[in-house]
Amino acid sequence: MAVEFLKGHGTENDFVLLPDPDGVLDLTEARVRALCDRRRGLGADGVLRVVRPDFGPWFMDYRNADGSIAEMCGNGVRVFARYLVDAGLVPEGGFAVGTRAGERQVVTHPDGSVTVDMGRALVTGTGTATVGGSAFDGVAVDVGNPHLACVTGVPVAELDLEAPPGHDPAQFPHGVNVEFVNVLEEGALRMRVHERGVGETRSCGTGTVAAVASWLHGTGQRTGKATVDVPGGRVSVVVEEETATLTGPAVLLARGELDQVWWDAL
Ligand SMILES: N[C@@H](CCC[C@H](N)C(=O)O)C(=O)O
Repeated sequence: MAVEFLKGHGTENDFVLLPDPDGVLDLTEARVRALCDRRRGLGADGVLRVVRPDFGPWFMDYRNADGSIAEMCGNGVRVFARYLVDAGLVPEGGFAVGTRAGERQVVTHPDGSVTVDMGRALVTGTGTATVGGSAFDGVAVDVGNPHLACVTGVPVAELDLEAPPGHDPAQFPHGVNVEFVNVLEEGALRMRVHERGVGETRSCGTGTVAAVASWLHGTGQRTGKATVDVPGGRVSVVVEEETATLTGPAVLLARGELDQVWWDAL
């Protein structure tokens, strides 16, 4: 059976979508790595498998480019929602998407943007990230997946994020996404990120929520909102006591069929 794919991105955090309503695709780590490879595959930061469970909403089976599984993807869930609407699987407006971090309510907007209720951004402590021998104080934030968000006076553009930033593996036994954040002005942040299982990406939705939560924590505030500029664009985040919302673009740009011989050989 032909394997259909789509390509999409949210603020240039890019994904291969694999519609698999009946959950029959054998999506191995090797296949995810090959799909995401930017030379021998389609190229992407991750894969979103689109599954319809027997009960509950459409489920986003998210995989990182290295084949690992993650709980949640804030940019991915917007692109996933855009796909469901464009494919006529749900009506435009508000609906739930299942993720490994739990159900997430999304609202698709006529201008193509999507708002996601990301759940609570839970500050779990503080930590330190290292880049090139320099230490950066950070705030550990659970957004369904783990983050260490470091607000710093060092311009983020100057950081070399080619190698994974160092972190305390005892604090993050399953790895961590690390954000570096500049405060441009009240309510306006700039961020770069090194994602667990991927490397530096042009954006990370859960990371932007962690960045705003970290900034608020550092200023003694529990709630607030900010725009977050990332290399791939801009998103808006609102942090409330019990939940946080993320709004940003979601783009689908291509669709096709995988070559069966290539797929079968993986
Ligand atoms: N890019 C995503 C986060 C994807 C998962 C992350 N790499 C992890 O392993 O937790 C986002 O937009 O949130």
